[in-house]
Amino acid sequence: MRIAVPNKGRLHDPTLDLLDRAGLSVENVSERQLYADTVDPDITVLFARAADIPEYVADGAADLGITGYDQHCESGVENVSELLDLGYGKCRLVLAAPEEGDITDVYDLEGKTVATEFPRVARDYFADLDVSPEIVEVTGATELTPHVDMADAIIDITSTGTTLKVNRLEIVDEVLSSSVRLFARDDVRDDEKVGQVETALQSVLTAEDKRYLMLNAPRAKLDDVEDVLPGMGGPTVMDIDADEVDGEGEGAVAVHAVVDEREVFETITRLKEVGASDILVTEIERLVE
Ligand SMILES: Nc1ncnc2c1ncn2[C@@H]1O[C@H](COP(=O)(O)OP(=O)(O)OP(=O)(O)O)[C@@H](O)[C@H]1O
Ligand SMILES: O=P(O)(O)OC[C@H]1O[C@H](OP(=O)(O)OP(=O)(O)O)[C@H](O)[C@@H]1O
Ligand SMILES: [Mg+2]
Repeated sequence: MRIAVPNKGRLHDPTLDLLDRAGLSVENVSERQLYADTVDPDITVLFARAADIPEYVADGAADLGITGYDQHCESGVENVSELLDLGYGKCRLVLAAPEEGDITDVYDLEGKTVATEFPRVARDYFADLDVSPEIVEVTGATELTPHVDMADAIIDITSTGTTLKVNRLEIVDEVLSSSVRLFARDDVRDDEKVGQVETALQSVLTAEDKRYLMLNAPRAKLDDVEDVLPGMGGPTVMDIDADEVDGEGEGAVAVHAVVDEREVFETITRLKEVGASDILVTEIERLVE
């Protein structure tokens, strides 16, 4: 099975890092390489431009693809579906025009010119609104075009907004919001290997906002501790031989549980209140539910 991943650009490193964390490390990657093996002999990684990945998957050059939702929309492929939102590469495709210019809403663009690297998305967007500007396709530096009389407005990617600002452009409307997704061709959607890759990637995402919590408590306080830790399937409880934890001669327990990252602070406060000690919080690499 082949997974197409971005060969360069801002999505390359985080994608290889995610595969690594999912237990699918890509081996011996060097620049300009087209293929690489992974630790799984049945899975090969294919390096392609982010924009070409949907097409690679649709045509069967790869079975799975990892790229931006914006690129999926622009490709127009119909036999490829999204399996997972991988959460990084968050950005927006926006309609933007020169600050203090005449274009203040999308309807001002009737009969005008819009430059973009996303002509299909742009055409669909304007068609929905029944506005028909001329679309000029460029392959980069889109923000320059309004300043050299090539276009009245642009549709381009923004995340921090810095590039628009530097080029004295302001957002007129949002066209779509994007992040990196895992895509599969529909005819392999139900393959066992595809399911395994999906589970492995999902396990990293699930683990990202969870923490593993370990603590000791007097056995007499176990009920109170368990009330604080409803957790996933309840906490794991082990007898320990620790006199210093046991204040009441009933022995002590070690308790392990998975908690939401957002709840760690409050949970620790409450655990201390009910008599827990030696509380340890660690990150989780993967969590298969
Ligand atoms: N500023 C940004 N913030 C967040 N995500 C972004 C940003 N710019 C691009 N992306 C996401 O990354 C994808 C690829 O963009 P990137 O700039 O890495 O490659 P590219 O310019 O298309 O590739 P190439 O260098 O091969 O021309 C975009 O389609 C989008 O999903
Ligand atoms: O809102 P911002 O944080 O400023 O990001 C927006 C910029 O990021 C992307 O370019 P990128 O940096 O990928 O360069 P590229 O044109 O070489 O692809 C995009 O094409 C914008 O120009
Ligand atoms: Mg770019």
